[in-house]
Amino acid sequence: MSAPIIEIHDVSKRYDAGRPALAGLSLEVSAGEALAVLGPSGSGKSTLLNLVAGLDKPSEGGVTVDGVRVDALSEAALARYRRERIGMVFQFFNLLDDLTVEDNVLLPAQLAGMPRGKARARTAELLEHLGIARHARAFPGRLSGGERQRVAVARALMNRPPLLLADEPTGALDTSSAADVRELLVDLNRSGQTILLVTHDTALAASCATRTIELVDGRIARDVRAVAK
Ligand SMILES: Nc1ncnc2c1ncn2[C@@H]1O[C@H](COP(=O)(O)OP(=O)(O)OP(=O)(O)O)[C@@H](O)[C@H]1O
Repeated sequence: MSAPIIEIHDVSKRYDAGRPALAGLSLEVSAGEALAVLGPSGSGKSTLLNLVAGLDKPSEGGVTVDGVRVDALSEAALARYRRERIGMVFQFFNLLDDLTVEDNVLLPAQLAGMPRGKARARTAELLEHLGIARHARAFPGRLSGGERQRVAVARALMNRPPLLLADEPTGALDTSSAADVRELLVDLNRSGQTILLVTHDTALAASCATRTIELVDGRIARDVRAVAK
């Protein structure tokens, strides 16, 4: 088994005086895993994803990703962490509608200061690899949901993050687009990409995940590794 890329140690998260959103949760995720986080509404899935993404901090405990102690980073270091170590994909794609597909994908490289020629070459490579090269000059509004999610994945992978985080990536898609995105995530994981996926889509978890955890009341109630496919 590879070294852990995510190490969550005894993490609790309280937003208010009520029941904690996460309650003493510990989890290690190895490089190369595709981990699906399932669980009922309010069980803490998005909270867990947000802590790993450095979008929020735990009330107690530590979150380490790719050797970086995320919960201890300054704002400037967090911005860099999010640019370099993680890529994020969201339910509603979060693409900029007034930029072309290729300019959306280029954006993280520009923010990271990648030289222009290198960034253009990386964009072309990603668009080709993800099967959307023919849409490079199109605007996202002209694409199907599945194609838009492919663009969002390309953008997330621009800076070669060791970890891809996905929050309900099929949640806004029709059946055929959802199947398309499932296939894409399976291919990415097979080529070595570590993925952490929050979803209600059990078909996505079943087809894509090499491991599934189920959260109940902020704790891991089930942790199952898939039989190798
Ligand atoms: N910013 C916040 N302020 C206060 N409470 C919050 C906040 N975010 C989440 N919570 C609470 O924390 C608990 C866990 O929420 P979380 O969004 O992590 O659950 P979830 O499993 O992702 O739910 P869903 O499947 O509905 O998206 C819930 O009780 C929720 O109301």
